[in-house]
Amino acid sequence: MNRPEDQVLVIFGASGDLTKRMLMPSLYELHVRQMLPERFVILGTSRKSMSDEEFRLSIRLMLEELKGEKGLDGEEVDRFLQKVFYQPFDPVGGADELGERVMFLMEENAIPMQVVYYLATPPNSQQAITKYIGRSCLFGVKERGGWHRIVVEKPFGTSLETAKELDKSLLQVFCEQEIYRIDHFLGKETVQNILVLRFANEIFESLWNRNYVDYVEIYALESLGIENRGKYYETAGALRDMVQNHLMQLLAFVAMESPATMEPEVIRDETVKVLRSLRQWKGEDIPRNVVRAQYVAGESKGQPVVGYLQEKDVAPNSDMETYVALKVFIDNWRWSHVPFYIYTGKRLKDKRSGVVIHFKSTPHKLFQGQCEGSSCNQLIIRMTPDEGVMLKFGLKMPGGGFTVKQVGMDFLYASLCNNYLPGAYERLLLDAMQGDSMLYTRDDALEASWKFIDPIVNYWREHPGEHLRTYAAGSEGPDLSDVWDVAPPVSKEDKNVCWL
Ligand SMILES: NC(=O)C1=CN([C@@H]2O[C@H](COP(=O)(O)OP(=O)(O)OC[C@H]3O[C@@H](n4cnc5c(N)ncnc54)[C@H](OP(=O)(O)O)[C@@H]3O)[C@@H](O)[C@H]2O)C=CC1
Ligand SMILES: O=C1O[C@H](COP(=O)(O)O)[C@@H](O)[C@H](O)[C@H]1O
Repeated sequence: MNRPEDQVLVIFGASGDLTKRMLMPSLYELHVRQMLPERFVILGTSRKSMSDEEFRLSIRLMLEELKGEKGLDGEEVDRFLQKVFYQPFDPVGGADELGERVMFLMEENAIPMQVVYYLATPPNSQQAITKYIGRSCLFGVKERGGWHRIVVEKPFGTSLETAKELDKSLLQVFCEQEIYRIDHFLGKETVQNILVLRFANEIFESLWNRNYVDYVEIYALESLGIENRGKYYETAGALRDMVQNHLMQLLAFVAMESPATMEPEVIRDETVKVLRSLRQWKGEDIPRNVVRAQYVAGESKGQPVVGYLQEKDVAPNSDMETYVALKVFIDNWRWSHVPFYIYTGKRLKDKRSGVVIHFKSTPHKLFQGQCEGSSCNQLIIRMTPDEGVMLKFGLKMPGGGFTVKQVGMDFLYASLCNNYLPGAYERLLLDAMQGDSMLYTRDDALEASWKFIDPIVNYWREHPGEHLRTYAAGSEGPDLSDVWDVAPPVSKEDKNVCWL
């Protein structure tokens, strides 16, 4: 793959958690793999006062913490840090020092006017920063034959209305093609592989429809709690933190029609069609098809942990959901009447995420014990842990008679011995630097997704605390047996089992 063109990457929110834990380590990996532009500058900025050297030291320490001092090549880190600079700056009321520094670094490093702005800052600062960029950083970039792009971190609003407001302010400075709304789930190798699994293999794609699929499960379960993000989580909850963005995009990859080409806009057109076909739940459909729950005190990894209401920055009577399960229908030709079940939650037993396609049972059951009353066939796309793909089918138990048991063929990414599996942010940063927006969310997808989410949030707001279930921290989640027949995914080891 070619390196991106020479450019400057300006990171707003450079003193924050995302920059330290995700962006800088990913940029370092890209540097080690020689995937960064030949001439390249990373300029970090936030309101915090820091020198270039202090910023570099904070990154060095973070890399050491993540990789262990021994896992790092000190000289390589030095070479990487030579590309890194820092400029303290307040977008509200600051003078032009940031814009001037960008210009200076470009000239000093003979980099043309090619800039990616990355907004790793809280949502309430995004409009001010965008305005500042429009006012001070653009320097007639187009007239000089250059380009600029902006990468925006989630959350993209808290409702359709606020998402549109954010878009409006971005569109005053950038055009849609220059706006990259990041969804790190799409940067995951397993998620991208859904497209290849489906569209490079006739054996799967020809069965991928209402005639053969009974139902689909999509899940992202976490053992972590809300950490120190109480303030943010109180405005989001599981539905807006995970479903509105990551799981909707994942659903779209699972359900979309085959694209005519792999052009970014063609793929994005197909994902939008899925989101527009979602049956929108309204009124009393909502409690029947969307379950919300909150964790109470329990155990995580053998240690006692508090319930959500006792977490820092959480209102003592909050009814914010930390778990949500949805039954969703895609009203189109391919998926008519096929339920898609979506599950996500915090403080569950394990961290597990993936997609399971449950195929229909055979029309006639010939054999004894045939997969214990359900279909023998599932295709499991595992994102975490043990990234891989497993196909399950029925097989005869050795010996007399014809008793059927379910077995599985498993592919593990770990078995690709010589292939490096890039982290999600590595892939997405590289794509933004190269101007490839395929794995970024377009405005119409965002709008379609909010149109599905908004009525649910509004219903909950109008019915405070109603139908809110609880589950113990460290458990499998709330009991859903009274809502639908399908059992939610539970933690069981599917890998390396003794099948028969
Ligand atoms: N951390 C994570 O794992 C993830 C984070 N995100 C998103 O990324 C964004 C940043 O998150 P995170 O790094 O965790 O947050 P932090 O609170 O750790 O960092 C926020 C950063 O933004 C800067 N900042 C805050 N307010 C302003 C302002 N008004 N103007 C300019 N800079 C400002 C802060 O520095 P200073 O106060 O000095 O200006 C700091 O550098 C959020 O939108 C979050 O939702 C998304 C996915 C995962
Ligand atoms: O965006 C978010 O994602 C993480 C889960 O991401 P993963 O890659 O670790 O599966 C989630 O913990 C967080 O609440 C959410 O904001």
